Amino acid sequence: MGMVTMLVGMAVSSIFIHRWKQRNVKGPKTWPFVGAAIEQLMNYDRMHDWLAKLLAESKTIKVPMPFTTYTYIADPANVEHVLKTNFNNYPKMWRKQRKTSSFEFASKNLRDFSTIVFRDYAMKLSSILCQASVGNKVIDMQELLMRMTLDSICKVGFGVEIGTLAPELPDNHFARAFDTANIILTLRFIDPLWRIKRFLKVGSEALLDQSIQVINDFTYSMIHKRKAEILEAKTSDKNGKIKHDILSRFVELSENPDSNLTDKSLRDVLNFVIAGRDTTATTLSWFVYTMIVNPHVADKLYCYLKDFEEDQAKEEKVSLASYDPEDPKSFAERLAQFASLLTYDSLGKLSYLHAAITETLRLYPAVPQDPKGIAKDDVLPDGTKLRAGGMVTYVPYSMGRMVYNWGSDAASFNPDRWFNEEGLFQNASPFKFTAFQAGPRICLGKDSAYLQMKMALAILCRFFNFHLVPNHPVKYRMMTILSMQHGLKLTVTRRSA
Ligand code: HEM
Repeated sequence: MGMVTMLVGMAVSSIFIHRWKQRNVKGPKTWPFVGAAIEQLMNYDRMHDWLAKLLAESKTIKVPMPFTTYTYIADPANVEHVLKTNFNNYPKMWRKQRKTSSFEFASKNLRDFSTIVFRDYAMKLSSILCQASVGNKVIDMQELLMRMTLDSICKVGFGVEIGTLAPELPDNHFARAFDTANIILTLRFIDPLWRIKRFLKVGSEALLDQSIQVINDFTYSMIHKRKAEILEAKTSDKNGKIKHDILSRFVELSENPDSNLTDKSLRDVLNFVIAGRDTTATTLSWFVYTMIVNPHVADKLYCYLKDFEEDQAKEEKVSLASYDPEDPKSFAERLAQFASLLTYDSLGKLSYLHAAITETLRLYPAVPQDPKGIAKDDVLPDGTKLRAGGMVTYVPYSMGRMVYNWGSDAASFNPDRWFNEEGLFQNASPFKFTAFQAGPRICLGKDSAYLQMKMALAILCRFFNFHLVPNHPVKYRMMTILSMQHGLKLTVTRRSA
């Protein structure tokens, strides 16, 4: 009995001493053995806001967990150190470093082809919205945007129509596998048993394997199909129509033995391209949401789009047809006329729209936190020591909301903050505005993403008003991408001429 009492006494006092030592420590308070796991679990559903609150108090915080320590950083100087200055010390966690930059995402051919594809699918979406507006039907805008970006990326990436944005909105197992994989990868952060599950191939890790299999099967089948088509075009007399999709270009490159492009490396790059689908659709969803909660910005954007439309029509000597918003046919014709004015060059003139998208990404970055491994012990510019084997995470969601990064109005949605005194759009340092990462591994699809988002939003914000379904909860879901947990349930109305 005495022994037990003594052991309990020792345990209680060691917990007491542990907690006492923490009274001045920045970051979450921890417990012996489990670190901050309990607090992190309790805040799991609102993790990004929990981190933002901690990072507002201190620009760097340590979160000890049972088997490792996470260090979260929000100071641009530290972020620059990790993403650029000592880049090689911070490998990506769950995948090998790959060199994808050999591919020119910005080639003119691909850009022209993408512009047409993005316009076509934005118009398909508009026609679904137009239908919904007639019957005042409730739609899930996030789901429709996910379908639009999936269809577009399959066309641009593989040259195929998968048709998920068809009027009957068919189910797609490939898209579902992608969402499942994303959710499970995020769960690994709070699941200390994931390595064991992976080893035993059970539970969520078994499901992850299945989902990755579905994604890879789809990608490989596309690679083989395209290779066969190219071979057939070469062997038959008639030269096949040149395709401008990314896969065709890669297959062509892979024919050069020096390129070292195997089917597996083709698959890896294409998977990245598909990953760009979720980030783009998520950003578009938050954009529509910010327009609803900031109607003065939506109205200002509408006025810019009307001016743009008139200037552009004059320049191209097009006479704009008048339309009756109550008549869906004349409305659709007028919308198509507006869409035909949207080209790569003309979209470049829409700087307020560009700023509003950038502002959306500041507050709702599609990749809200991005962890890196630590290869060797290191010291950050602010003096924080990092231990090999731990993890360091830059946190775009927190960084975009910090007064020390953006000033006292950091929390307000204000596209005008992106213009300098001459009224020109001014980029922020990529180590402060980190939505696309920065340094050698900066997102390769940034320009393509802006092109698609501007194309879709110019049409949507010129022709529609969005109304949130009363009491619909808009909150993020905890996954690698900042998607909305309950979707974005809306009704739409058509804007007048
Ligand atoms: C709003 C849209 C997008 C956002 C916010 C975004 C953000 C990011 C981020 C944060 C990374 C770094 C991930 C990491 O390695 O830790 C990344 C990488 C990448 N993104 Fe994007 N992305 C977007 C759209 C796209 C699109 C549409 C494409 C393709 C067409 C794309 C292609 C890539 C590629 C290839 C990489 C890997 C670069 C490398 O590792 O060298 N992204 N993106």
